Amino acid sequence: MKILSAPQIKECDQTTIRTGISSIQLMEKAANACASWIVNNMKNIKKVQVFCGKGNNGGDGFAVARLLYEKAIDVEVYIDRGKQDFSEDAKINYKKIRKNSGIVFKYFSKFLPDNNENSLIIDALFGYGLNRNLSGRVKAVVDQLNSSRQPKLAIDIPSGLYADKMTDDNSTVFKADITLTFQFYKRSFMHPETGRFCGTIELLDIGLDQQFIDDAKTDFFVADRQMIRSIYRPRADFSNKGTFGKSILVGGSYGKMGSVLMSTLAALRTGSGLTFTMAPDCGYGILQSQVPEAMFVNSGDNYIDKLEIQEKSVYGIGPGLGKEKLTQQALFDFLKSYKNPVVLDADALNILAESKKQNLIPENSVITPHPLEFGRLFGKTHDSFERLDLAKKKAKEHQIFIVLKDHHTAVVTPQGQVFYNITGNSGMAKGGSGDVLTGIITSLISQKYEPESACILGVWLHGMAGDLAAEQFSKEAMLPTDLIHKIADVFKLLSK
Ligand SMILES: NC(=O)C1=CN([C@@H]2O[C@H](COP(=O)(O)OP(=O)(O)OC[C@H]3O[C@@H](n4cnc5c(N)ncnc54)[C@H](OP(=O)(O)O)[C@@H]3O)[C@@H](O)[C@H]2O)[C@@H](O)CC1
Ligand SMILES: Nc1ncnc2c1ncn2[C@@H]1O[C@H](COP(=O)(O)OP(=O)(O)O)[C@@H](O)[C@H]1O
Ligand SMILES: [K+]
Repeated sequence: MKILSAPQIKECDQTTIRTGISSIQLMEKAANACASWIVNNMKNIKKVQVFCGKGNNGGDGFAVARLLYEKAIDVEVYIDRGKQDFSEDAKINYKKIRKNSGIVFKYFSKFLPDNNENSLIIDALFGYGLNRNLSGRVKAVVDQLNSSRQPKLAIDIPSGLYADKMTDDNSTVFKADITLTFQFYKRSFMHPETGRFCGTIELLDIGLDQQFIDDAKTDFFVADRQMIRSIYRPRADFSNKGTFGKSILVGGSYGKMGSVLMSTLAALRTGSGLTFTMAPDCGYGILQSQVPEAMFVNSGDNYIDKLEIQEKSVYGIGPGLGKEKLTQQALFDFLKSYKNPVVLDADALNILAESKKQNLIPENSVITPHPLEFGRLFGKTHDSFERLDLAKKKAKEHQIFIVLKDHHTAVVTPQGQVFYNITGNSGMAKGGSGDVLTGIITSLISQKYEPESACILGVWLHGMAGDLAAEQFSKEAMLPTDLIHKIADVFKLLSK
């Protein structure tokens, strides 16, 4: 699914209006979608306090307030004191709602929190039209709303958040529990500094012009089910183990055999035809007893000191590797003579960063850094938007795929496209989760998925396995090894 910028969404709204529906009808459709969602999904809500701005987001707010009032919910509407220079459609909806004697109207300064869980705060102050930080009376009221214990819902975008860029440090933003957003995810929903204001995001289809959406140019996408289904290839019946490639997971050192073990298991569970583990001898017994399906290649005593090249294989290198001098040399020697795409993670990336040998990464390879590893490799950045810009530049410069791991992991391609992932949860924030991802992506590439597809599908699979694991064990108790077991259920879901 495409992510459009605020100006593109505005253009899309206008194109939709030119091709049939009037702007006030479109606003009514948007408001109807919000009101129905609230009535169907928040059955305990008896009262709403709706905060309306002067633009079309405020117009949505007036219309939602009216529609909820018609559904027998108590409604209070809050507006700013002073000149009421509403947008045209906001004015129409303001006038309509003013006719309703049962609806209480107040200025922001008169707001008193109910602190009652049956009373919902609705933020319809600003949407994609925000063009400066909140200040004055509106900032004061949003600060007050944020400290209330009532449930909070934002229409389209939490007010104070820009659709496509960072907010300034310490600026005020409405902190929503739920954001009902129209038609498109916004980039700011995907980044940690800004996305934390959105709560749960619900996408409401308001029927914007499909031709415009199809033609719109963007570098940013959300990997949704439809995209994943178009990438996934069911396993062929007429096949043998050779059909599904050879994965070689390289890593492990004394005390850190668990990581390469998990990568190996994940590669197997993702469908790799033949799976090898290259690890030091101290891991031999552990690996052979824990993963009998994998073959062991002895690559040192307590750490890796040589890296054998095997043809027609896909290497996933890094988990638990360590940074011994001889390990470093083994990695350099390998990368100097191996020119096929590899998957590099963890200490393999740290070694390249510390020795400034990023140029050794073969073209079309995949690297899977978390933000710290990315910083070590390519330099520090001020925030995650800057980090993503730098990742786009580096992916192009080195012709590699960068899987920038985070709550919403971003797959960045050498062409500068960005695919945000929306599966996964904080139960995965535990040492070992990344090792599982390395195994999954290596396995998919060995099964002849193009690196881009392997990254997008792999990150989605990994997050989905995490969501299923959280459902069964809780975010607190789930383990990275549970992710590996849940891969099975994710494939079952995909093949339905
Ligand atoms: N047909 C459609 O288009 C549809 C649109 N829809 C809805 O419209 C929303 C976009 O509406 P919008 O373009 O009117 O902008 P909106 O976010 O309401 O801001 C309004 C104005 O506020 C001002 N302002 C900005 N920042 C400020 C600040 N910090 N403090 C104070 N004032 C500030 C600024 O005006 P200025 O003061 O700069 O003149 C700005 O123009 C969209 O998110 C969705 O909810 C849906 O109904 C579907 C159909
Ligand atoms: N809060 C979170 N929400 C979603 N996914 C997360 C979260 N925290 C971690 N993850 C995922 O778990 C993995 C952690 O990888 P990494 O930081 O390399 O840890 P490891 O030490 O296991 O290698 C990444 O794929 C990341 O996207
Ligand atoms: K809003």
